[in-house]
Amino acid sequence: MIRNVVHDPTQLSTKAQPATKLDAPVVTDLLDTLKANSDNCVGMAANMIGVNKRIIVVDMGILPVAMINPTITKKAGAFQTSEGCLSLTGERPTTRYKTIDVDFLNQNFQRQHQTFTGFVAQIIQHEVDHCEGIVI
Ligand SMILES: CSCC[C@H](NC=O)C(=O)O
Repeated sequence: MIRNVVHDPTQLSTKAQPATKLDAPVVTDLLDTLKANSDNCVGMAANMIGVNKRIIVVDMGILPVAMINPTITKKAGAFQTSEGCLSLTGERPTTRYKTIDVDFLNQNFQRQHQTFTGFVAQIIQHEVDHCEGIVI
């Protein structure tokens, strides 16, 4: 189900709680909402649809991928950039890392550990920040 996008700074600055299998419907809603906004959005976190759980979805080129309880365990290659966000207007400067290692559960709640680079890594960092209540 496509959900409304949250713009309220207080809601967006709340740290998300770990997700469980009971949150599977949220994963589907987040994927649906990202697809509905794919013209101007490449990733979303559950708090952007009003759900305070650690779930993100990331456009990886072909299909959006869901990551549940993502944690960045390693980062390398800091660079300065600026980003926008569906929940905000305009762009803001931020520091990102070129390569990251991420622990997460996939949509079937199977544990994964993967390395990401480039723009996909940048999107994951933006969305994991949302899970921490950090908005660019
Ligand atoms: C380059 S990272 C930008 C991610 C952003 N998504 C919002 O959470 C978006 O504009 O899709």
